[in-house]
Amino acid sequence: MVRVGILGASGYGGAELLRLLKGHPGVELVGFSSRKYEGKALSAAWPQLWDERLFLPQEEVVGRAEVVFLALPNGLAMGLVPEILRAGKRAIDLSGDFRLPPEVYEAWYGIPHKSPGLYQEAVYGLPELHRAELREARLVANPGCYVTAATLALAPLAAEGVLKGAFVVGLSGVSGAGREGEGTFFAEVNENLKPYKVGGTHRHIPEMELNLGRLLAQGHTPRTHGARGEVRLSFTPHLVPMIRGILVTAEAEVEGAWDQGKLDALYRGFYAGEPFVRVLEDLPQTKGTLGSNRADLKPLYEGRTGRVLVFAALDNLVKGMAGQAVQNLNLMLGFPEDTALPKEGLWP
Ligand SMILES: NC(=O)C1=CN([C@@H]2O[C@H](COP(=O)(O)OP(=O)(O)OC[C@H]3O[C@@H](n4cnc5c(N)ncnc54)[C@H](OP(=O)(O)O)[C@@H]3O)[C@@H](O)[C@H]2O)C=CC1
Ligand SMILES: CC(=O)N[C@@H](CCC(=O)OP(=O)(O)O)C(=O)O
Repeated sequence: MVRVGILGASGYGGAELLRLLKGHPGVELVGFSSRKYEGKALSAAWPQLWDERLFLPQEEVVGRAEVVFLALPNGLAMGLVPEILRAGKRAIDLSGDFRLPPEVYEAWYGIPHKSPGLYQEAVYGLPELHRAELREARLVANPGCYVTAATLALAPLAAEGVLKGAFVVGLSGVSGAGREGEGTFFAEVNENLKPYKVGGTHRHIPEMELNLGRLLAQGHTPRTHGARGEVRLSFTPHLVPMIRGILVTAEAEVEGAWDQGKLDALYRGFYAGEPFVRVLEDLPQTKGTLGSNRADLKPLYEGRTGRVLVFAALDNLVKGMAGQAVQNLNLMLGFPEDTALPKEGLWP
């Protein structure tokens, strides 16, 4: 059994990690932290759990664990990971701290980086692209929900070398903003739809461009720190009145002559054998992925404009976050990749 700890276990990511890891046959959960709930039972923070074990201080969780999940706001993991790694442990960070080159991170997140040297150590945690590297990783930079959806949607076109650019529209449920999410009061979100962080300002843009740029330069299985090409994306996120789920529609500008058959063959070939990516005949919908670790995709050739549309749906807290982190843990520890991860979800 591998001893696993969770920092930030009173947040939405923490809750989803608890749900998944409690069912993992190779994992012993040895500690969970929260400032607010320290010394209180898990069930005090989480009414859905029947578990009276106590939240512990961060240091104690780290001390007990061999692998530490960090489900904390941006800017905290960078101060904790150096000590975790020095102690010979492995870390999976759910925040943005190690996903981007430090100078790019500082420019887009507005947070000075405390451990810039560790970026070179971090492996980007998208298993569909970085599986081999993840098996050896000590530090994983786990991608978030929008970026996972957009990258999976456009990766086959980028790896084929035909992606010139894309307009990406994202729709997210409110749990994407975390348990204390700003602007997610029921009275202001219900029966309402709103765009936010528009006009090229959302911090996920450089991460999407980096991922697709790596694929352009390196093809199907890029190295995190290998060569990258240039792709320009427009990204427009919206908040929608639902709890979970992300739907991304990417309108791609592509080189060459395409038709539906060629597009289907590209996507089916690229994702052949992937345990958690399904290329559909029909259009994906968020509810079809609810609670599962799946991303559902549909590429569509639009003959009138010569554009390629790709629709992607996933559960932001599972494939867009905690499920992906468990998938990475499985790779790092040599467990079957789908251990403790649901391929199917909840309906209705
Ligand atoms: N929600 C989503 O869909 C996704 C989120 N992410 C990323 O994952 C990370 C966690 O997100 P999420 O679970 O939604 O966030 P939440 O706000 O729901 O949870 C944050 C957790 O961090 C703890 N925390 C907050 N501030 C501090 C602090 N200063 N020191 C120590 N602990 C602190 C909180 O507990 P307490 O206050 O009790 O200490 C809580 O346990 C974030 O970096 C987020 O960007 C990534 C993908 C998707
Ligand atoms: C609805 C909402 O606010 N969503 C968040 C996305 C959360 C996420 O993907 O987290 P990471 O930033 O860790 O990737 C946002 O737009 O910033």
